[in-house]
Amino acid sequence: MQQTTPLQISFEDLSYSVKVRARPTSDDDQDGKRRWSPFGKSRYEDKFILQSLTGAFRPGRVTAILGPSGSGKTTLLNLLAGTENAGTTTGRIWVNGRPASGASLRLLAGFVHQDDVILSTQTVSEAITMSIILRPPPLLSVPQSPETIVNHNNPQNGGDITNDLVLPAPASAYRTKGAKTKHSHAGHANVHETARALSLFGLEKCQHTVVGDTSEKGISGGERKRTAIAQEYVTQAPVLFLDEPTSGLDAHSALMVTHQLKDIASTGRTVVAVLHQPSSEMFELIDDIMVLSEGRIVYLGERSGLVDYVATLGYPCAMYSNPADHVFNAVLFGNDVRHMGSQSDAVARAQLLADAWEERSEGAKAVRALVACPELAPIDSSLFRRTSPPTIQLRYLTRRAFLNAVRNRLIINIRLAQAAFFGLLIGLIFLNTQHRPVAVQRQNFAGALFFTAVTQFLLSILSVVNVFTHERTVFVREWRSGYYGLPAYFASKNIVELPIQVILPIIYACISYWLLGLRHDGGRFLIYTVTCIVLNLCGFSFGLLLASLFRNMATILAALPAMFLPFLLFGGLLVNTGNSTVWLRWLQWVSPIKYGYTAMMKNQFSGYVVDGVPVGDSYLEEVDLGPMSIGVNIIMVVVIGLLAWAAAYLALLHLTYKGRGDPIKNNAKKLQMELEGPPDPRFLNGNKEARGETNPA
Ligand SMILES: Nc1ncnc2c1ncn2[C@@H]1O[C@H](COP(=O)(O)OP(=O)(O)OP(=O)(O)O)[C@@H](O)[C@H]1O
Repeated sequence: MQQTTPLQISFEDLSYSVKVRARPTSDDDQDGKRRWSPFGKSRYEDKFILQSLTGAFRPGRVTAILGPSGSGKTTLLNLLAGTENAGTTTGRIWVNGRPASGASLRLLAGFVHQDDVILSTQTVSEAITMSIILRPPPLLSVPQSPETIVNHNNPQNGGDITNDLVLPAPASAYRTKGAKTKHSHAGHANVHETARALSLFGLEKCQHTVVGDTSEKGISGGERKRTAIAQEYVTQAPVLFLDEPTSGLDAHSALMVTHQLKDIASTGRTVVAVLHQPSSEMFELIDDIMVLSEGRIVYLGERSGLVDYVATLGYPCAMYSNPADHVFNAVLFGNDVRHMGSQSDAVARAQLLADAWEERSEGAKAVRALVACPELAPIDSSLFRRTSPPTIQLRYLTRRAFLNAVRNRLIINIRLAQAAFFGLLIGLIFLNTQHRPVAVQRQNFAGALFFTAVTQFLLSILSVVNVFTHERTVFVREWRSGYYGLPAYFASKNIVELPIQVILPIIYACISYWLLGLRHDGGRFLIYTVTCIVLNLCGFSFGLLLASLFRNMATILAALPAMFLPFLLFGGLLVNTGNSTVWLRWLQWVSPIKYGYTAMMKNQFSGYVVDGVPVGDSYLEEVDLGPMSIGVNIIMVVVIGLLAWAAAYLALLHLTYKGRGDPIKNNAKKLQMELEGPPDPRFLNGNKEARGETNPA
């Protein structure tokens, strides 16, 4: 890993609060419950999760954040990494003396979340390669001339493999004449980098195993965690935040991960990790420690100073005992591990310890001096997070979506079988309807065509929501981690899904049309097939919209009937729409089922003659399906589908922009310029004073 510019993250009086429902007061009923009133408003109060934190995380060091459950460790990390935005933040944050925020820090930092979200059908090796391709590390990302794209034998780097990384071809290289060679070299570099990360994180054994999820077992929890760390490691971000990177790992793996964090920090990077119960060996590898309790700092400083500090509070650490355990048991819980004490005891204890730290300790003074006199090295653009060009994102994501679909082959097979099954079912139920009496023909054709319109629309919705709901969380996490932009993701989903949405209705139409005995006419068969296709595509758009709007399948299934049943009721068969309740009649104009059904009915019945008697046109008048032609009805299905498709895109856009911490919303360019600018003048003076450069006069 390359050495990097040292970045010091400092914060002063950093507080974070959320609004929570107020606890009952004396105004409430005696039993503590508030009397319900239609005019009463819920009362909210501020809950402070972090209170007046002042501290700094130094470059080239591993800082561990320790503290009891609920002390605010994850919140602090999320706040600094720009992923916490539900509440109100006050205080100041700086990076190398430049004013910063969580949003701007996100441009510099990699973040390993507590819950690793990786696409379940990806293999470990693919997940790491994806990170290298889509978030190229500095050396890999600078656009180069084609000649310099590959330079394995560059004498300038002395053959050092770490300096010999191959640049992935910039977007233009994929299009130029020699694209194949450059692509293969770029691919070679990625393979090389992936192999290095796999070896470093002990993942070679499982590199070709899929990540898996709760429904399909893949790699183990520890391997998953190490894969998530490796994904961030390969980006070579100058700052790395990790939320419980060792939880769920065995002692050996946890120690291995801590060693790797130490190695990363040794390249000048700032590594901050929330750790739960570090072993003595892990503890020895940590450089700095922050202990939090009830959202306040109880200790922040060098690891070696922790034991001495708690001894000054009256808690000497016995020989051979683990200092981390000692701090938890003796200091934070007052030595009586069997008795947790009440919540107010814990709060009072935390207040005492935090006050002792802030008001009387030398350590807090040293921290304040560090905050006042920070590292001021310039922040240049090479340190910011990069993404690959949209063309490469699209190319990669399309390939991944295709592989994902292939690996979920069972789902595709079921969908294909379903199309054939329903085609066969409807065909056999209404077999050879054209030979039946006219009244039976009318009823059977109308029923079969209505069923066709409904199934084509509904099955498509269900298949999309099923697939996409699983991927939604992955998309949000990957988008936030800077892997790709929404346009590339949305386009790749459509490129892979659309052919399936065309093939399925063709299978259905080919089977059902001839079995049903609809009019023997190639043109009419084509119209029937096209109507099935557009209904499928329209269903696909509605499925995307539902999956983008709602977080999980349960919510979607609760919302689906509210949207679908009015479409069904006003689909043209169940209600004579021309004579329905006037103020509800508009529903027919937004029902894709109605347009699809009407197109198919007109296709079958206009000019339909049985035994020389024209029966079709009079029937169409009777059922009152409106004056629009077949073509206009098909276009209307397309228009509704396109509107739903655009709404799905906007819903995803809203999902990604949600929250104030998003760098894009806060204008990444502006944030970047602030960080690249000069340090806060107060630090310049502070540093001069510290160096004795000021004139006392
Ligand atoms: N949005 C929120 N609304 C209400 N309370 C919250 C919210 N976010 C966090 N909290 C509360 O803030 C406290 C700190 O949460 P946080 O997740 O930071 O703790 P933690 O130290 O990381 O705990 P653990 O070690 O168990 O993961 C908890 O009591 C939690 O319930």
